Amino acid sequence: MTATSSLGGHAKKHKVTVVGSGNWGSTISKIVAENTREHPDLFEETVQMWVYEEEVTIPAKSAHHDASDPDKKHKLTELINTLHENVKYLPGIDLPPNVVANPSLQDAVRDSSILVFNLPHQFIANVCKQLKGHILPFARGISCIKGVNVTDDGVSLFSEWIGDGLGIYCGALSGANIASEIAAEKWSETTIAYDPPPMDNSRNPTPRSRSPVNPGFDLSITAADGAAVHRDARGRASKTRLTPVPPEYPPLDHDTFSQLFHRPYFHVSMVSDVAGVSLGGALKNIVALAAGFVDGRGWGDNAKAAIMRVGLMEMVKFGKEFFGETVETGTFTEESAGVADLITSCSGGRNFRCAKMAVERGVSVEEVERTELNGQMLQGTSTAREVNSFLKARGKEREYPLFTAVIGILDGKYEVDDIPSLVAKSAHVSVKH
Ligand SMILES: NC(=O)C1=CN([C@@H]2O[C@H](COP(=O)(O)OP(=O)(O)OC[C@H]3O[C@@H](n4cnc5c(N)ncnc54)[C@H](O)[C@@H]3O)[C@@H](O)[C@H]2O)C=CC1
Ligand SMILES: O=C(CO)COP(=O)(O)O
Repeated sequence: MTATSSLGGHAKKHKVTVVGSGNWGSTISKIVAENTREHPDLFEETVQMWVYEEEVTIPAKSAHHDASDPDKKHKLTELINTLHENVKYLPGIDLPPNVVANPSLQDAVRDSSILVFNLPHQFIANVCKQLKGHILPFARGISCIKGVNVTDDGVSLFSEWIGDGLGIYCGALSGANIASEIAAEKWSETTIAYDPPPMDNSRNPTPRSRSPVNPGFDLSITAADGAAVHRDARGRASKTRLTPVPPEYPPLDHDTFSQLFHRPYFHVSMVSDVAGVSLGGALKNIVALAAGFVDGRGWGDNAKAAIMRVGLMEMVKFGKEFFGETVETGTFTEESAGVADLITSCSGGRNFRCAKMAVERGVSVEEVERTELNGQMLQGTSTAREVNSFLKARGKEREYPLFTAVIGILDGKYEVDDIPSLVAKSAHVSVKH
Protein backbone atom coordinates (compact mmCIF):
# COMPACT_ATOMS: atom_id res chain seq x y z
CA MET A 1 0.00 0.00 0.00
CA THR A 2 1.52 3.33 -0.99
CA ALA A 3 1.27 6.52 1.02
CA THR A 4 -0.24 8.45 -1.87
CA SER A 5 -3.40 7.57 -3.70
CA SER A 6 -4.28 7.45 -7.35
CA LEU A 7 -7.67 8.90 -6.40
CA GLY A 8 -6.43 12.43 -5.61
CA GLY A 9 -7.70 15.67 -7.12
CA HIS A 10 -11.04 15.85 -5.28
CA ALA A 11 -12.18 19.08 -3.68
CA LYS A 12 -13.42 17.36 -0.53
CA LYS A 13 -12.10 14.67 1.74
CA HIS A 14 -13.91 12.01 3.71
CA LYS A 15 -14.36 12.61 7.40
CA VAL A 16 -14.38 9.40 9.45
CA THR A 17 -16.20 8.65 12.70
CA VAL A 18 -15.84 5.44 14.69
CA VAL A 19 -19.04 4.82 16.62
CA GLY A 20 -17.83 2.90 19.66
CA SER A 21 -14.67 2.82 21.75
CA GLY A 22 -14.33 -0.56 23.45
CA ASN A 23 -11.43 -2.96 23.02
CA TRP A 24 -12.01 -3.32 19.26
CA GLY A 25 -13.51 0.13 18.72
CA SER A 26 -10.36 1.77 20.13
CA THR A 27 -8.09 -0.53 18.11
CA ILE A 28 -9.93 0.22 14.87
CA SER A 29 -9.76 3.95 15.67
CA LYS A 30 -5.98 3.61 16.00
CA ILE A 31 -5.74 1.86 12.61
CA VAL A 32 -8.01 4.33 10.85
CA ALA A 33 -6.25 7.36 12.37
CA GLU A 34 -2.86 6.08 11.24
CA ASN A 35 -4.26 5.81 7.72
CA THR A 36 -6.04 9.18 7.62
CA ARG A 37 -2.65 10.71 8.39
CA GLU A 38 -1.01 8.71 5.60
CA HIS A 39 -3.68 9.53 2.98
CA PRO A 40 -4.41 13.26 3.35
CA ASP A 41 -5.68 13.35 -0.25
CA LEU A 42 -8.58 11.05 0.68
CA PHE A 43 -9.37 11.65 4.34
CA GLU A 44 -9.51 14.42 6.92
CA GLU A 45 -6.81 13.70 9.46
CA THR A 46 -8.96 13.90 12.59
CA VAL A 47 -10.92 10.76 13.42
CA GLN A 48 -13.87 11.22 15.71
CA MET A 49 -14.45 8.35 18.15
CA TRP A 50 -17.79 8.29 19.93
CA VAL A 51 -17.31 7.22 23.54
CA TYR A 52 -20.06 6.05 25.84
CA GLU A 53 -19.05 8.34 28.68
CA GLU A 54 -18.01 6.78 31.98
CA GLU A 55 -16.19 7.81 35.13
CA VAL A 56 -13.12 5.58 35.40
CA THR A 57 -9.98 5.11 37.47
CA ILE A 58 -6.57 4.66 35.85
CA PRO A 59 -5.56 1.00 36.22
CA ALA A 60 -2.13 -0.09 37.40
CA LYS A 61 -1.26 -1.49 33.95
CA SER A 62 -1.49 2.01 32.44
CA ALA A 63 1.72 4.06 32.30
CA HIS A 64 -0.39 6.94 33.64
CA HIS A 65 -1.42 5.14 36.83
CA ASP A 66 -0.97 7.35 39.88
CA ALA A 67 -0.21 5.10 42.84
CA SER A 68 -0.66 8.02 45.26
CA ASP A 69 -4.31 8.46 44.21
CA PRO A 70 -5.40 5.17 42.60
CA ASP A 71 -9.14 5.68 43.20
CA LYS A 72 -9.41 9.11 41.60
CA LYS A 73 -12.25 9.15 39.04
CA HIS A 74 -11.89 10.77 35.62
CA LYS A 75 -14.15 11.16 32.59
CA LEU A 76 -13.08 8.54 30.05
CA THR A 77 -13.22 11.01 27.14
CA GLU A 78 -10.98 13.50 28.96
CA LEU A 79 -8.43 10.79 29.69
CA ILE A 80 -8.40 9.64 26.09
CA ASN A 81 -7.94 13.17 24.79
CA THR A 82 -5.17 14.06 27.21
CA LEU A 83 -3.31 10.77 27.71
CA HIS A 84 -4.11 9.34 24.24
CA GLU A 85 -4.88 6.01 25.83
CA ASN A 86 -8.20 4.27 26.50
CA VAL A 87 -7.24 3.25 30.01
CA LYS A 88 -10.37 1.17 30.55
CA TYR A 89 -10.84 -0.75 27.31
CA LEU A 90 -7.38 -0.71 25.70
CA PRO A 91 -4.86 0.03 28.48
CA GLY A 92 -1.19 0.24 27.62
CA ILE A 93 -1.70 1.18 23.96
CA ASP A 94 -0.89 4.65 22.59
CA LEU A 95 -3.66 6.05 20.42
CA PRO A 96 -2.63 8.50 17.69
CA PRO A 97 -3.34 12.09 18.80
CA ASN A 98 -5.66 12.55 15.81
CA VAL A 99 -8.19 10.21 17.47
CA VAL A 100 -10.59 12.59 19.22
CA ALA A 101 -12.88 11.07 21.85
CA ASN A 102 -16.33 12.63 21.79
CA PRO A 103 -19.09 11.87 24.32
CA SER A 104 -21.78 13.37 22.06
CA LEU A 105 -22.96 10.90 19.46
CA GLN A 106 -24.60 13.49 17.27
CA ASP A 107 -21.60 15.79 17.36
CA ALA A 108 -19.20 12.92 16.65
CA VAL A 109 -20.96 11.98 13.39
CA ARG A 110 -21.54 15.53 12.16
CA ASP A 111 -20.34 15.92 8.54
CA SER A 112 -18.80 12.44 8.49
CA SER A 113 -19.11 10.61 5.20
CA ILE A 114 -17.68 7.35 6.59
CA LEU A 115 -19.22 5.83 9.72
CA VAL A 116 -17.52 2.81 11.28
CA PHE A 117 -19.89 1.02 13.65
CA ASN A 118 -17.96 -0.78 16.36
CA LEU A 119 -19.83 -1.54 19.57
CA PRO A 120 -21.46 -4.53 21.25
CA HIS A 121 -24.56 -5.46 19.28
CA GLN A 122 -26.77 -5.02 22.34
CA PHE A 123 -26.45 -1.23 22.01
CA ILE A 124 -26.75 -0.66 18.29
CA ALA A 125 -30.53 -0.15 18.18
CA ASN A 126 -30.44 2.65 20.70
CA VAL A 127 -27.44 4.26 19.03
CA CYS A 128 -29.03 4.17 15.56
CA LYS A 129 -32.22 5.71 16.93
CA GLN A 130 -30.16 8.67 18.15
CA LEU A 131 -28.29 8.94 14.85
CA LYS A 132 -31.36 9.12 12.64
CA GLY A 133 -31.58 12.50 10.93
CA HIS A 134 -28.12 13.55 12.15
CA ILE A 135 -25.87 11.97 9.53
CA LEU A 136 -24.97 13.00 6.02
CA PRO A 137 -27.50 11.46 3.59
CA PHE A 138 -24.67 10.19 1.38
CA ALA A 139 -22.66 8.68 4.24
CA ARG A 140 -21.52 5.07 3.93
CA GLY A 141 -21.03 2.67 6.82
CA ILE A 142 -18.82 -0.26 7.75
CA SER A 143 -20.07 -2.50 10.55
CA CYS A 144 -17.41 -4.19 12.70
CA ILE A 145 -20.11 -5.69 14.91
CA LYS A 146 -20.07 -9.45 15.44
CA GLY A 147 -23.67 -10.42 15.98
CA VAL A 148 -26.96 -10.88 14.15
CA ASN A 149 -30.21 -9.02 14.58
CA VAL A 150 -33.02 -11.42 15.43
CA THR A 151 -36.64 -10.28 15.58
CA ASP A 152 -40.01 -12.07 15.35
CA ASP A 153 -39.84 -11.52 11.59
CA GLY A 154 -36.52 -13.24 11.15
CA VAL A 155 -32.80 -12.77 11.22
CA SER A 156 -30.91 -9.92 9.59
CA LEU A 157 -27.36 -8.63 9.48
CA PHE A 158 -26.40 -5.53 11.40
CA SER A 159 -24.91 -4.10 8.23
CA GLU A 160 -28.33 -4.40 6.52
CA TRP A 161 -30.19 -3.26 9.56
CA ILE A 162 -28.01 -0.17 10.08
CA GLY A 163 -28.18 0.63 6.38
CA ASP A 164 -31.95 0.35 6.16
CA GLY A 165 -32.49 2.18 9.45
CA LEU A 166 -30.31 5.13 8.53
CA GLY A 167 -31.00 5.16 4.80
CA ILE A 168 -27.37 4.54 3.86
CA TYR A 169 -25.36 1.64 2.50
CA CYS A 170 -23.33 -0.29 5.10
CA GLY A 171 -20.68 -2.97 4.49
CA ALA A 172 -18.99 -5.23 7.04
CA LEU A 173 -15.50 -5.84 8.44
CA SER A 174 -14.70 -9.08 10.23
CA GLY A 175 -11.79 -11.45 10.62
CA ALA A 176 -9.45 -13.33 12.93
CA ASN A 177 -8.94 -10.16 14.88
CA ILE A 178 -8.30 -10.40 18.60
CA ALA A 179 -8.07 -6.69 19.32
CA SER A 180 -5.24 -6.71 21.86
CA GLU A 181 -2.90 -8.45 19.37
CA ILE A 182 -3.70 -5.97 16.59
CA ALA A 183 -3.37 -3.00 18.94
CA ALA A 184 0.15 -4.29 19.69
CA GLU A 185 0.72 -4.33 15.90
CA LYS A 186 1.11 -8.09 15.63
CA TRP A 187 0.30 -9.13 12.07
CA SER A 188 -3.19 -10.31 11.20
CA GLU A 189 -5.62 -10.38 8.30
CA THR A 190 -9.18 -9.15 7.98
CA THR A 191 -12.01 -9.28 5.45
CA ILE A 192 -14.07 -6.27 4.38
CA ALA A 193 -17.26 -6.86 2.43
CA TYR A 194 -18.57 -3.85 0.55
CA ASP A 195 -21.09 -4.29 -2.23
CA PRO A 196 -23.40 -1.32 -2.73
CA PRO A 197 -26.29 -1.88 -5.12
CA PRO A 198 -26.22 -0.68 -8.73
CA MET A 199 -27.86 2.68 -9.32
CA ASP A 200 -31.40 2.81 -10.60
CA ASN A 201 -30.18 4.30 -13.85
CA SER A 202 -32.03 2.36 -16.53
CA ARG A 203 -32.91 5.53 -18.47
CA ASN A 204 -29.38 6.81 -18.26
CA PRO A 205 -27.07 3.85 -17.95
CA THR A 206 -23.79 4.50 -16.18
CA PRO A 207 -20.73 2.59 -17.36
CA ARG A 208 -19.62 0.26 -14.60
CA SER A 209 -16.02 0.28 -13.57
CA ARG A 210 -14.40 -2.78 -12.07
CA SER A 211 -12.40 -2.77 -8.90
CA PRO A 212 -8.84 -4.02 -9.35
CA VAL A 213 -9.07 -5.93 -6.08
CA ASN A 214 -12.37 -7.57 -6.92
CA PRO A 215 -13.19 -7.65 -10.62
CA GLY A 216 -16.89 -8.32 -10.06
CA PHE A 217 -17.46 -5.25 -7.93
CA ASP A 218 -19.68 -2.42 -9.19
CA LEU A 219 -18.34 1.06 -8.54
CA SER A 220 -21.08 2.97 -10.31
CA ILE A 221 -22.71 4.20 -7.12
CA THR A 222 -20.50 7.24 -6.86
CA ALA A 223 -20.77 8.15 -10.52
CA ALA A 224 -24.49 8.21 -11.33
CA ASP A 225 -27.06 10.90 -10.70
CA GLY A 226 -30.18 10.34 -8.62
CA ALA A 227 -30.99 7.80 -5.95
CA ALA A 228 -30.41 4.06 -6.06
CA VAL A 229 -32.77 1.22 -5.36
CA HIS A 230 -31.35 -0.45 -2.30
CA ARG A 231 -30.99 -4.20 -2.38
CA ASP A 232 -30.07 -6.02 0.76
CA ALA A 233 -27.61 -8.89 1.05
CA ARG A 234 -30.25 -11.30 -0.24
CA GLY A 235 -30.98 -9.20 -3.29
CA ARG A 236 -34.35 -7.93 -2.02
CA ALA A 237 -35.24 -4.39 -3.01
CA SER A 238 -35.95 -2.16 -0.01
CA LYS A 239 -37.54 1.25 0.38
CA THR A 240 -34.24 2.88 1.18
CA ARG A 241 -33.14 5.14 -1.62
CA LEU A 242 -29.43 5.73 -1.55
CA THR A 243 -28.07 9.20 -2.06
CA PRO A 244 -24.99 9.12 -4.29
CA VAL A 245 -21.69 10.31 -2.89
CA PRO A 246 -21.16 13.80 -4.40
CA PRO A 247 -18.47 13.92 -7.12
CA GLU A 248 -16.38 16.40 -5.08
CA TYR A 249 -15.46 13.46 -2.82
CA PRO A 250 -13.16 10.57 -3.67
CA PRO A 251 -15.30 7.56 -4.62
CA LEU A 252 -16.20 5.22 -1.79
CA ASP A 253 -15.11 1.94 -3.26
CA HIS A 254 -12.89 -1.03 -2.47
CA ASP A 255 -9.75 0.98 -3.10
CA THR A 256 -10.69 3.76 -0.69
CA PHE A 257 -11.82 1.38 2.06
CA SER A 258 -8.67 -0.64 1.64
CA GLN A 259 -6.61 2.54 2.16
CA LEU A 260 -8.63 3.38 5.25
CA PHE A 261 -8.13 0.03 6.99
CA HIS A 262 -5.01 -1.67 5.56
CA ARG A 263 -1.86 -1.44 7.71
CA PRO A 264 1.43 -3.29 7.45
CA TYR A 265 0.25 -5.29 10.48
CA PHE A 266 -3.43 -5.50 9.40
CA HIS A 267 -3.90 -6.91 5.92
CA VAL A 268 -7.23 -6.31 4.25
CA SER A 269 -9.00 -8.58 1.78
CA MET A 270 -11.89 -6.86 0.01
CA VAL A 271 -14.88 -9.01 -1.01
CA SER A 272 -18.55 -8.53 -1.90
CA ASP A 273 -20.18 -11.20 0.32
CA VAL A 274 -21.53 -8.99 3.11
CA ALA A 275 -23.81 -11.72 4.45
CA GLY A 276 -21.05 -14.34 4.64
CA VAL A 277 -18.62 -11.96 6.35
CA SER A 278 -21.23 -10.80 8.87
CA LEU A 279 -22.52 -14.29 9.63
CA GLY A 280 -19.02 -15.70 10.11
CA GLY A 281 -18.28 -13.07 12.76
CA ALA A 282 -21.56 -13.59 14.57
CA LEU A 283 -21.91 -17.38 14.56
CA LYS A 284 -18.31 -18.24 15.45
CA ASN A 285 -18.95 -16.69 18.87
CA ILE A 286 -21.43 -19.49 19.64
CA VAL A 287 -18.86 -22.08 18.56
CA ALA A 288 -16.16 -20.38 20.67
CA LEU A 289 -18.31 -20.88 23.77
CA ALA A 290 -18.54 -24.60 22.98
CA ALA A 291 -14.76 -24.75 22.51
CA GLY A 292 -14.34 -23.11 25.91
CA PHE A 293 -16.72 -25.62 27.48
CA VAL A 294 -14.79 -28.66 26.25
CA ASP A 295 -11.42 -27.09 27.06
CA GLY A 296 -12.63 -26.24 30.54
CA ARG A 297 -13.70 -29.86 30.92
CA GLY A 298 -10.08 -30.81 30.15
CA TRP A 299 -10.74 -32.67 26.92
CA GLY A 300 -7.85 -31.28 24.89
CA ASP A 301 -7.24 -30.28 21.32
CA ASN A 302 -9.00 -33.15 19.54
CA ALA A 303 -12.28 -32.26 21.18
CA LYS A 304 -11.79 -28.60 20.34
CA ALA A 305 -11.05 -29.47 16.71
CA ALA A 306 -14.26 -31.51 16.59
CA ILE A 307 -16.18 -28.52 17.93
CA MET A 308 -14.67 -26.30 15.24
CA ARG A 309 -15.48 -28.81 12.49
CA VAL A 310 -19.11 -29.17 13.52
CA GLY A 311 -19.38 -25.45 14.22
CA LEU A 312 -18.12 -24.53 10.76
CA MET A 313 -20.66 -26.91 9.17
CA GLU A 314 -23.49 -25.29 11.11
CA MET A 315 -22.28 -21.79 10.23
CA VAL A 316 -22.29 -22.59 6.51
CA LYS A 317 -25.62 -24.39 6.73
CA PHE A 318 -27.19 -21.43 8.55
CA GLY A 319 -25.90 -19.02 5.94
CA LYS A 320 -27.12 -21.10 3.02
CA GLU A 321 -30.47 -21.91 4.59
CA PHE A 322 -31.46 -18.42 5.69
CA PHE A 323 -29.46 -16.09 3.45
CA GLY A 324 -29.56 -18.10 0.25
CA GLU A 325 -27.31 -17.95 -2.73
CA THR A 326 -25.79 -14.56 -1.86
CA VAL A 327 -23.71 -16.30 0.81
CA GLU A 328 -20.60 -17.88 -0.63
CA THR A 329 -19.29 -21.01 1.07
CA GLY A 330 -15.77 -19.77 0.24
CA THR A 331 -16.22 -16.82 2.59
CA PHE A 332 -16.44 -19.30 5.47
CA THR A 333 -13.71 -21.62 4.25
CA GLU A 334 -11.21 -19.27 2.63
CA GLU A 335 -11.49 -15.83 4.24
CA SER A 336 -10.17 -14.50 7.52
CA ALA A 337 -13.81 -13.71 8.40
CA GLY A 338 -14.62 -17.43 8.31
CA VAL A 339 -12.42 -20.30 9.36
CA ALA A 340 -9.52 -18.14 10.57
CA ASP A 341 -11.78 -16.18 12.92
CA LEU A 342 -13.25 -19.45 14.13
CA ILE A 343 -9.79 -20.80 14.96
CA THR A 344 -8.51 -17.69 16.74
CA SER A 345 -11.75 -17.25 18.66
CA CYS A 346 -11.68 -20.88 19.78
CA SER A 347 -8.05 -20.41 20.89
CA GLY A 348 -7.90 -17.10 22.73
CA GLY A 349 -11.10 -15.07 22.32
CA ARG A 350 -13.08 -13.76 25.28
CA ASN A 351 -16.04 -16.06 24.63
CA PHE A 352 -13.70 -19.05 24.67
CA ARG A 353 -11.81 -17.90 27.75
CA CYS A 354 -14.92 -17.05 29.78
CA ALA A 355 -16.68 -20.32 28.87
CA LYS A 356 -13.56 -22.26 29.85
CA MET A 357 -13.28 -20.44 33.19
CA ALA A 358 -16.99 -20.97 33.86
CA VAL A 359 -16.62 -24.76 33.55
CA GLU A 360 -13.41 -24.81 35.58
CA ARG A 361 -14.97 -22.78 38.39
CA GLY A 362 -18.46 -24.26 38.22
CA VAL A 363 -20.11 -20.83 37.73
CA SER A 364 -22.13 -19.29 34.91
CA VAL A 365 -20.49 -17.67 31.87
CA GLU A 366 -22.33 -14.44 32.74
CA GLU A 367 -20.71 -14.43 36.17
CA VAL A 368 -17.23 -14.80 34.66
CA GLU A 369 -18.06 -12.00 32.21
CA ARG A 370 -19.05 -9.78 35.13
CA THR A 371 -16.03 -10.53 37.30
CA GLU A 372 -13.24 -10.87 34.72
CA LEU A 373 -13.91 -8.56 31.79
CA ASN A 374 -13.91 -5.11 33.43
CA GLY A 375 -16.87 -3.88 31.38
CA GLN A 376 -15.99 -5.65 28.12
CA MET A 377 -18.90 -7.65 26.80
CA LEU A 378 -19.36 -11.14 25.40
CA GLN A 379 -21.34 -11.41 22.20
CA GLY A 380 -21.62 -15.22 22.13
CA THR A 381 -24.12 -15.65 24.96
CA SER A 382 -26.69 -13.26 23.51
CA THR A 383 -26.07 -14.48 19.95
CA ALA A 384 -26.57 -18.10 21.10
CA ARG A 385 -29.89 -17.11 22.68
CA GLU A 386 -31.06 -15.05 19.70
CA VAL A 387 -30.12 -17.68 17.13
CA ASN A 388 -31.78 -20.36 19.23
CA SER A 389 -35.06 -18.45 19.49
CA PHE A 390 -34.98 -18.01 15.72
CA LEU A 391 -34.31 -21.73 15.10
CA LYS A 392 -36.83 -22.85 17.72
CA ALA A 393 -39.60 -20.74 16.16
CA ARG A 394 -38.95 -22.60 12.90
CA GLY A 395 -38.68 -26.08 14.44
CA LYS A 396 -35.01 -26.27 13.38
CA GLU A 397 -33.18 -26.75 16.68
CA ARG A 398 -32.31 -30.39 15.97
CA GLU A 399 -30.75 -29.48 12.64
CA TYR A 400 -28.19 -27.29 14.46
CA PRO A 401 -27.13 -29.57 17.31
CA LEU A 402 -24.02 -27.62 18.37
CA PHE A 403 -25.79 -24.25 18.47
CA THR A 404 -28.58 -25.97 20.41
CA ALA A 405 -26.14 -27.66 22.81
CA VAL A 406 -24.55 -24.31 23.63
CA ILE A 407 -27.80 -22.62 24.63
CA GLY A 408 -28.78 -25.78 26.53
CA ILE A 409 -25.55 -25.61 28.54
CA LEU A 410 -25.90 -21.86 29.16
CA ASP A 411 -29.44 -22.49 30.46
CA GLY A 412 -28.44 -25.50 32.59
CA LYS A 413 -30.51 -27.92 30.48
CA TYR A 414 -27.46 -29.87 29.30
CA GLU A 415 -24.01 -30.69 30.73
CA VAL A 416 -20.76 -30.33 28.82
CA ASP A 417 -20.62 -34.15 28.91
CA ASP A 418 -23.74 -34.22 26.71
CA ILE A 419 -21.98 -32.49 23.80
CA PRO A 420 -20.55 -35.61 22.08
CA SER A 421 -23.89 -37.39 21.89
CA LEU A 422 -25.73 -34.22 20.92
CA VAL A 423 -23.42 -33.34 18.04
CA ALA A 424 -23.11 -36.94 16.87
CA LYS A 425 -26.36 -36.18 15.09
CA SER A 426 -24.47 -33.62 13.07
CA ALA A 427 -23.33 -36.42 10.81
CA HIS A 428 -26.70 -35.65 9.22
CA VAL A 429 -26.06 -31.93 8.81
CA SER A 430 -25.78 -31.48 5.08
CA VAL A 431 -24.62 -28.33 3.34
CA LYS A 432 -26.01 -27.40 -0.04
CA HIS A 433 -23.16 -26.09 -2.18
N1 LIG B 1 -12.49 -7.15 21.30
C1 LIG B 1 -12.16 -7.90 20.25
O1 LIG B 1 -11.12 -8.57 20.23
C2 LIG B 1 -13.05 -7.90 19.05
C3 LIG B 1 -14.36 -7.48 19.11
N2 LIG B 1 -15.13 -7.50 17.99
C4 LIG B 1 -16.52 -7.04 17.99
O2 LIG B 1 -16.50 -5.63 18.11
C5 LIG B 1 -17.73 -5.18 18.71
C6 LIG B 1 -17.38 -4.19 19.80
O3 LIG B 1 -16.73 -4.88 20.83
P1 LIG B 1 -15.55 -4.27 21.72
O4 LIG B 1 -14.95 -3.05 21.12
O5 LIG B 1 -14.63 -5.41 21.98
O6 LIG B 1 -16.33 -3.81 23.03
P2 LIG B 1 -15.92 -4.11 24.55
O7 LIG B 1 -16.61 -5.37 24.96
O8 LIG B 1 -14.47 -4.02 24.73
O9 LIG B 1 -16.52 -2.87 25.32
C7 LIG B 1 -17.84 -2.65 25.64
C8 LIG B 1 -18.21 -1.32 25.06
O10 LIG B 1 -19.59 -1.08 25.27
C9 LIG B 1 -19.75 0.29 25.65
N3 LIG B 1 -21.01 0.45 26.36
C10 LIG B 1 -21.33 0.06 27.61
N4 LIG B 1 -22.61 0.41 27.90
C11 LIG B 1 -23.09 1.02 26.78
C12 LIG B 1 -24.35 1.59 26.44
N5 LIG B 1 -25.37 1.59 27.29
N6 LIG B 1 -24.49 2.13 25.21
C13 LIG B 1 -23.48 2.11 24.32
N7 LIG B 1 -22.26 1.59 24.59
C14 LIG B 1 -22.08 1.06 25.81
C15 LIG B 1 -18.54 0.57 26.48
O11 LIG B 1 -18.30 1.95 26.57
C16 LIG B 1 -17.47 -0.13 25.67
O12 LIG B 1 -17.00 0.72 24.65
C17 LIG B 1 -18.45 -6.45 19.18
O13 LIG B 1 -19.46 -6.77 18.27
C18 LIG B 1 -17.36 -7.52 19.14
O14 LIG B 1 -17.86 -8.81 18.88
C19 LIG B 1 -14.63 -7.90 16.79
C20 LIG B 1 -13.32 -8.30 16.68
C21 LIG B 1 -12.45 -8.33 17.80
O1 LIG C 1 -13.89 -11.63 17.31
C1 LIG C 1 -12.88 -11.84 17.94
C2 LIG C 1 -11.64 -12.32 17.32
O2 LIG C 1 -11.72 -12.30 15.92
C3 LIG C 1 -12.87 -11.66 19.40
O3 LIG C 1 -13.71 -12.60 19.94
P1 LIG C 1 -14.18 -12.44 21.45
O4 LIG C 1 -15.26 -11.39 21.48
O5 LIG C 1 -14.63 -13.81 21.86
O6 LIG C 1 -12.94 -11.99 22.20
